[in-house]
Amino acid sequence: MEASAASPPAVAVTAAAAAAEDCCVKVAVHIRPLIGDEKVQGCEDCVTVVPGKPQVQIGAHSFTFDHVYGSTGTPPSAMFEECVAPLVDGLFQGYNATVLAYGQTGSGKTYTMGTNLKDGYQTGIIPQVMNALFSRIETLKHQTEFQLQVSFIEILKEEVRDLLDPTSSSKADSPSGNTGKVTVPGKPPIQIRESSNGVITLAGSTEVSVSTLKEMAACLEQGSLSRATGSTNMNNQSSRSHAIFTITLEQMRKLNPVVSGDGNPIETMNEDYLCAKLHLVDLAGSERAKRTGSDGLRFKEGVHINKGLLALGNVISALGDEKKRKEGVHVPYRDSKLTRLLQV
Ligand SMILES: Nc1ncnc2c1ncn2[C@@H]1O[C@H](COP(=O)(O)OP(=O)(O)OP(=O)(O)O)[C@@H](O)[C@H]1O
Repeated sequence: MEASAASPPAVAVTAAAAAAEDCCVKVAVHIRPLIGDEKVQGCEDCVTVVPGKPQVQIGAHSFTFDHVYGSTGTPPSAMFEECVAPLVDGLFQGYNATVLAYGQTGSGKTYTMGTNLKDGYQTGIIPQVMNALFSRIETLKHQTEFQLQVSFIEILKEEVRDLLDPTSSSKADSPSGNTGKVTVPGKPPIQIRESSNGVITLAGSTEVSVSTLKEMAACLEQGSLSRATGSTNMNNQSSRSHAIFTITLEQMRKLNPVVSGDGNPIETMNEDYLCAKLHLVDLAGSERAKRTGSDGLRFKEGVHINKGLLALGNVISALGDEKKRKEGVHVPYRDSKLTRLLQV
């Protein structure tokens, strides 16, 4: 959703899960408070939360969501438990899921996802996912063997970049006017491949095996620092790319262990293997060139960003319409790198 320039913009967190829920796409809005510059400029809140309803009002228009957080809505601290924790549970049952932060530039997507190490870091969604994941693993580790892999990539102007590539370096300012990752010359570009069983893989991107919370947090930190940012009129540290932090959880569950007289397992009769992915996506801001004051390179970036977001919108519409899904309607995953990658 979009709000007017002088308003506290909103972030929609969309979760798409294959879990057997009533609906496979849910949308929550996170309203942020006015920040420094906006207060100085005398901006005023123009988003009102309708009491007792997951509904917001902007002027004469009303918008209804699955949840509304922030402002006079539900406290943002409830967002993780209500929207994301069930997806982490689903991961342990082998369900893939995606959490997307969508909104206009400066609306608080990076803050909400926790990919900004400066502020939202502890309360952001990704750090909370990591905490929940490892505390669950801790309770299950006696009966299940776990393997965790992390990848962190960004899509900038339809090009996939590896944010965890140990051979590339972060540079303060690139010729494109972005801060971000500088890839080693001659390195083949990352390619999206689909295996014969429909699994999407990224050829050439780094997958880091992690076994502790600290190791996973280090990946998030390293990738966040490498992300391409640039300044726009609406956010002086605007993320110019879609960033996708992917956690792959593999589990080998030991079933029916044969137990000896003293209670120790002596033989495993059967093993149950599960593998699932959770994509946590901080999308580039949807924007209008006029408002962001973008021209030249920034404008071209904006065109790519908006094209990717349009393709994503079309995929979500196709998936969110239960009737169409049952009729087997075509889901246009191939229209952009972003949707292709999130196909799972
Ligand atoms: N809930 C919040 N509470 C307080 N400050 C916030 C909140 N959400 C965002 N902010 C602040 O608002 C500013 C813009 O937020 P952020 O960079 O997360 O926006 P964004 O939507 O990711 O923007 P872009 O698309 O341009 O990257 C930052 O200074 C951030 O600290």
